[in-house]
Amino acid sequence: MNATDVTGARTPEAAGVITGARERIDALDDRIIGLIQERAAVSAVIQEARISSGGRRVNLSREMEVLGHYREALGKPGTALAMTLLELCRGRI
Ligand SMILES: O=C(O)C(=O)C[C@]1(C(=O)O)C=C[C@@H](O)C=C1
Repeated sequence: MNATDVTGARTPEAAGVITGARERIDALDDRIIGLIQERAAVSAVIQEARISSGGRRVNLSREMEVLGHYREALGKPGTALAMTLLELCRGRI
């Protein structure tokens, strides 16, 4: 299989552009995953502090703020993204 086949491009020039851009996307995805892991660790600190003080793991009013933040920045799909992030950070409710 040549570069044109794996990228879906029809010319070597387009295949070169796509291959380079995919490397940048892979690097960005690694950074995004790292940031999500960092967010989950910070979120765990908050949840542990609240639970050990006698509170509940989940704080729905704060979750509404987080959902609104993502929706304002990214539109409706931002809400879905934020819901997934919250699930990654505090588990399923
Ligand atoms: O901000 C909080 O109070 C958190 O516990 C963090 C967080 C979050 O990951 O954003 C997680 C669980 C809560 O339900 C709300 C928000």
